[in-house]
Amino acid sequence: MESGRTTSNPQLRRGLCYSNVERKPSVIVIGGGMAGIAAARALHDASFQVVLLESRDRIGGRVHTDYSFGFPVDLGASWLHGVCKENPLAPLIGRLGLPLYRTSGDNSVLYDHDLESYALFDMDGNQVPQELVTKVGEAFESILKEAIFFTDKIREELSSDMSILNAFSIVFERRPELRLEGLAHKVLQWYLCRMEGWFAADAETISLKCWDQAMHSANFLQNIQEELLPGGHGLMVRGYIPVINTLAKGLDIRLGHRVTKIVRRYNGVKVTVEDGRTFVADAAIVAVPLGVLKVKSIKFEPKLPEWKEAAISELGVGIENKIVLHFEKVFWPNVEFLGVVAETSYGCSYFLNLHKATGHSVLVYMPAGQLAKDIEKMSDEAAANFAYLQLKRILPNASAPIQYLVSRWGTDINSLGSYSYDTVGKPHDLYERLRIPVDNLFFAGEATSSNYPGSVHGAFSTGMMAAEDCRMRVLERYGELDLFQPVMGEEASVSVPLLISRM
Ligand SMILES: Cc1cc2nc3c(=O)[nH]c(=O)nc-3n(C[C@H](O)[C@H](O)[C@H](O)COP(=O)(O)OP(=O)(O)OC[C@H]3O[C@@H](n4cnc5c(N)ncnc54)[C@H](O)[C@@H]3O)c2cc1C
Repeated sequence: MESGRTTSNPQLRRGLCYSNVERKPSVIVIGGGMAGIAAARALHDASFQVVLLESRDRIGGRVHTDYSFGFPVDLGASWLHGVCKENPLAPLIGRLGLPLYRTSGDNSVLYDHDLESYALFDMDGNQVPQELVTKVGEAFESILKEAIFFTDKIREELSSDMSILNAFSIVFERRPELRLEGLAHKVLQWYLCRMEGWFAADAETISLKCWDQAMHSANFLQNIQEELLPGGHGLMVRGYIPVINTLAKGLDIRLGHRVTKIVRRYNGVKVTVEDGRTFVADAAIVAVPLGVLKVKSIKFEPKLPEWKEAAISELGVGIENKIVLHFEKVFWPNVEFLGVVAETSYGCSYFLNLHKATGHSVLVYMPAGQLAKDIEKMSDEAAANFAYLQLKRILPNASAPIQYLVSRWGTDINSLGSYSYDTVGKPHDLYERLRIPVDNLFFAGEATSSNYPGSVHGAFSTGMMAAEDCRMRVLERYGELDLFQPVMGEEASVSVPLLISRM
């Protein structure tokens, strides 16, 4: 499918003629994250000629398992959200025998860890009494309930959406008794900080509307516009990358191929990469992150329709990072999460204790939103030191880390953000608009998933969906709809129980 350096249209036609003679439909997949790899796998298994172009020198995208400590550590995704057989990734994870460590049996997006697994401290290193942690957790739920209760009224009055932060202020004005003071206020800010981590964005930019039907749901604290699968949240103990590597086996993947231009004509596509080489095929699947589409570093010819461009610009993309600290030995309490409470959510922080799940003496500091942006301006060393200083506040005798890793999902030109979220005043159907194909261009990736945005299983589902849409469209032209074989093969559809533990 590589067509040489020429960019003229006859070349494009020649490439397509070739594949017609061979009667092998062809597709170019752009982006080798979960969505792109899933799409490429499905179409390869359906006898398509598939080339996957990936800008980085590795596959996986926002799934990035690092082995430099001598054991796997995920710098991107690490949880399977929805540890259940309905999760589209469950058959594969089960088949690979990959163990999961369940951090919460609750489906709530607020509590991907059970409350009793937290140890929170104030800035002076005093541990917050556990009863207060639980009490404020319940108060946080009540405030959200109130916010949701007022939503309809607020809408009547203001006829618009508002941010979570704005809704909180309104609730406090109307129900002053829900206001918290002193340490309880700081713990509340910590819960807000955790919520901001879930959306990778600050509370003043997160839409209240995405919670508004929650009152009518069985589990009211779930974000109802997304579909939260049952089974709680499970950490991938051996890292996420084995899932990607399994799907990628045998595919034609070209690393270091940054796509800069996509030309579409009625009978095919021509894709140009940074060094000028071009590739032609019947169709393309665009599976690059929303952040990359936003900066328009890929030129589309003809331009994408206005509704698609609007969806790209209006959907939010947030930042969450990981600063992984490896210590000689464990000196912290035996809990899953260590937290620092503060006056504002910006000042709060938390560490995931990987020792519980993996046995390695590792803490993962996870800043989100503005804090994550600010930390990305620092060098790796300064960022690691910043995280270490937070730890020293709560555990003054903390020893210095022996190794560290720092992610930069916000400024990395291959991602330009961590994952998508609903911003204030924008409709949830932006995800669907982002997914809808344009001629022979198909779109996949977490930000095209209406049901499971911002997740690995969401990215996987959209990859499969784009592959199926593409297959139907291309084969319509070839008149061979029966060419298709089941996407994952029989093996993967066999249900293997997930290996779940909690220590
Ligand atoms: C810190 C962090 C924590 C997370 N935690 C979780 C979690 O615990 N559980 C969960 O389910 N999800 C989590 N997520 C979200 C999850 O990682 C993503 O939703 C998912 O991996 C996105 O997959 P994707 O295929 O849509 O995009 P990506 O994985 O970003 O893949 C896109 C690919 O396109 C490539 N690319 C970019 N530009 C070009 C170009 N011009 N030409 C060619 N290739 C290009 C990129 O290099 C990349 O490989 C987390 C994300 C982050 C950042």
